[in-house]
Amino acid sequence: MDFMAILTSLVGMLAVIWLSWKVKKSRNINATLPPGPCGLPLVGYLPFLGTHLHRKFTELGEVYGPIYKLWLGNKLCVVVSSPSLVKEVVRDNDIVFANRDTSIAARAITYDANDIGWCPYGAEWRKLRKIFVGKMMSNASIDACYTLRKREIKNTIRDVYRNRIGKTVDIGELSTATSINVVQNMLWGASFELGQKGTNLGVELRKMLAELMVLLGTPNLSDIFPVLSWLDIQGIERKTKHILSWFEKIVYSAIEQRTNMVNDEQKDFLQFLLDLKEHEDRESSITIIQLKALLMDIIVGGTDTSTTMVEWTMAELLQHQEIMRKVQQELAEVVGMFSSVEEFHLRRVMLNVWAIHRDPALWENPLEFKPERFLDDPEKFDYLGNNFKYVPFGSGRRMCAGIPLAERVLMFILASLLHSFEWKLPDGAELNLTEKFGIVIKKSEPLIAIPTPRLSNSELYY
Ligand code: HEM
Repeated sequence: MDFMAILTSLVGMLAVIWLSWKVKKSRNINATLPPGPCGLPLVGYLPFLGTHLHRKFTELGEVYGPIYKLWLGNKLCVVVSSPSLVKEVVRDNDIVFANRDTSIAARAITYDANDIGWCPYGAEWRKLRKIFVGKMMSNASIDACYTLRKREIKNTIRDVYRNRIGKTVDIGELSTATSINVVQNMLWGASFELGQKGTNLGVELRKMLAELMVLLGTPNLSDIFPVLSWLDIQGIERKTKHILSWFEKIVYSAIEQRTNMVNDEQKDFLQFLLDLKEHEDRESSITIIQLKALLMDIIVGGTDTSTTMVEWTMAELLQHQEIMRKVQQELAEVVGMFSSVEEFHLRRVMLNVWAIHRDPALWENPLEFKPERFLDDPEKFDYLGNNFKYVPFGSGRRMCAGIPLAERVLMFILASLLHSFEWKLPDGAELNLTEKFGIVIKKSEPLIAIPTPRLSNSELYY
């Protein structure tokens, strides 16, 4: 027993010494680095991060300035939080910074970075992005599926009208369900029987996506200490792969049904990608892995982002009834009723957009919900990555590839909810506008509100 205890302690000590040596070696960088907090040996600043990374990074920016470094284990992170530095990163040195630090979870869900979001910058990424932005996200292609979006949003409005008037509604859930249906329709059409018989694919997909977003946003020890990655201590890799295998079944089922179709006149994204798979020209042909990874990008990139924005906007509008009324009034009128360092640091650079968007030196009363600030100065409302004070979709080579779809789905859901119903909080309920950290910064509590019809003609709800 004693011998076993001594042996275990010895092995443990040797492991710690070896790990410390590895970390020390990897931190030997002959480059001028910006200032930053010291942290502890081995783990660096990791124990002090807390759960709200975006807030911690902003606090550190106030102490160390708009560019600082910190060590997370043996990973060097450089955080920048001023528009001019964002411009240096994403515009002036865009090629140097055009790679993302791909986490283990991101690798697992994207077939080892075979998608657009995590694919290393180079010919394959260029090809995928060209297909996606140039073809799938073209105005013509997005316009062509307008009826699908319209039908799904109509379904949501009808469901609220029929079943939820005067009752509580979880706004995040409502918009997620709507956007998942819209995306599914665009991907493979509504006519497909996917998933197990008797199960609601939308509900399952929503559950899987919610889990995936948590996994993608959770700091993973395996990423910070790659030598320990084989242990998968938090089980993040295992759980992500489980979600991927569920998703695989759905995609295979969709591809199978599509291949068996006599009439392949379908003009949805799946058919478009299947055609590219068969394409003889290498310049525009894609592999089955890339096809699946692209579908994953659309599902992951295209749902939680837009619906989180719907939920936050609705929460602010409920808090500021006068602005809610202005929006609804407008709807009534129009509708009718983001120093040189070494190259290997660079892709770790983090743009603290959260801090920039809240910097009082850049924005008047930044925390005040004042949407009209964007009306006075159209330059301020440029969200296409040209104004480095305001980069909600990022900027430069790797900026969001789905803006055209995001613009439409987000606006369509929000405007339909606001135009069709009056919204109020349940009696005695207090609005909680606090956030929780993740790959997308969501509300810490779901937004629950009660609708009452607003339109005079009940037929408009059907
Ligand atoms: C309100 C909605 C959305 C927001 C706020 C948003 C935001 C972002 C941001 C901040 C990035 C990283 C940009 C950078 O690193 O500079 C990004 C990348 C990306 N987004 Fe979005 N996004 C939204 C909707 C969508 C939609 C609807 C899709 C797809 C249908 C999509 C697909 C992508 C893809 C594929 C990338 C990776 C681009 C690349 O690495 O080349 N996003 N998005």
